[in-house]
Amino acid sequence: MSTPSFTLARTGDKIPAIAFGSGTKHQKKKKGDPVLKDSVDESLVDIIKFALTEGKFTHLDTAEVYTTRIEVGKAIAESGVPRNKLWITDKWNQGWGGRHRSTTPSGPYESLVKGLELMKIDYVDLFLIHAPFFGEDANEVTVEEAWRQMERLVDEGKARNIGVSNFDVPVLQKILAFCKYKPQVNQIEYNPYLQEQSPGIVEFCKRNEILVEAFSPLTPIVPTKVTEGPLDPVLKELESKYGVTNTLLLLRWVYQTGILPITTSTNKERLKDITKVWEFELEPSDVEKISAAGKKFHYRGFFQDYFEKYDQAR
Ligand SMILES: NC(=O)C1=CN([C@@H]2O[C@H](COP(=O)(O)OP(=O)(O)OC[C@H]3O[C@@H](n4cnc5c(N)ncnc54)[C@H](OP(=O)(O)O)[C@@H]3O)[C@@H](O)[C@H]2O)C=CC1
Ligand SMILES: O=C1Nc2ccccc2C1=O
Repeated sequence: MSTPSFTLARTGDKIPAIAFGSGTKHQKKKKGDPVLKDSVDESLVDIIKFALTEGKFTHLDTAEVYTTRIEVGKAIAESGVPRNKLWITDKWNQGWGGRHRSTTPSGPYESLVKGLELMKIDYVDLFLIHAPFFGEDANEVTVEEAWRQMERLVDEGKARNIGVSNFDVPVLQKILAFCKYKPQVNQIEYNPYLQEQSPGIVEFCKRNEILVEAFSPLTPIVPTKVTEGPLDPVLKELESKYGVTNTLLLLRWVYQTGILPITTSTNKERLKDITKVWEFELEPSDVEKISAAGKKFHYRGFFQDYFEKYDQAR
């Protein structure tokens, strides 16, 4: 079965309903390795090609900060898959806090121009602002200036769609008040153990026709994150009922809640298993069972400092 899609409101573009991420584990490996960090990681090129061919992914997620744009570009070229059959998402790294400064402090325009060169492509399907951090600490552009640059990328055909990532309601409202083109997507951390990255965000995005994408959809089964939780017995029961892995149950749950999962792996068996995600459907009562069990536990893996204000109010 071919991959289903979500339709983006402004352009009507169809975005493939699951993505392969080139951040997290791949990014960590590359940055942590003195040789790989400034070169091409051929093992990453190989796994992305596998994801595109055997894994049947048609949607890749990258970002300036991952330093994996070069591998994404090489894998696309070597995969033999025509560019117009693929969806490529990239992000501007505007830096976060004092810890991590942007490599393109002038803003998203310069970032994507460099990204297109590295990926050896003419346009991306979607370009995102990676996080809602603006001001002296992170970069030199305001949210207004950054969004104007995003809109210029659309006008010049370099980005077909634009959006944001890790944005909470107040920052989104700020953009909606002045924008020419609305954000089409908000990519956030989302799984049964974090159903609201920030208060009301999913509902707000749905109401404003902003597609929500979920990074870290598999958190409940990644032992380095959660060793034991209230979802475990529910997943066990549903694994037997549907005859699928817990990975598939979680990806399917994300999709059936109207959200686009972004997952990744270095494991080819896991990638092949993921192709089966479109071959079954959870009954609505089982979607609810996963949601209800998930709400009994809270786990946040990213940007704890920024979201601390919300966690403290829980
Ligand atoms: N916008 C943003 O701020 C962010 C965006 N992202 C994007 O989302 C993508 C996916 O994020 P990520 O958190 O990795 O997503 P997932 O929740 O899909 O986790 C994937 C990771 O989980 C591991 N895993 C899966 N199942 C198991 C298991 N049963 N036992 C042990 N390990 C397991 C995989 O390891 P293995 O390799 O062994 O399969 C892989 O490293 C990123 O690559 C990036 O593109 C991510 C974070 C932040
Ligand atoms: O993939 C990612 N890994 C990260 C680690 C820290 C901050 C953002 C990210 C990503 O987007």
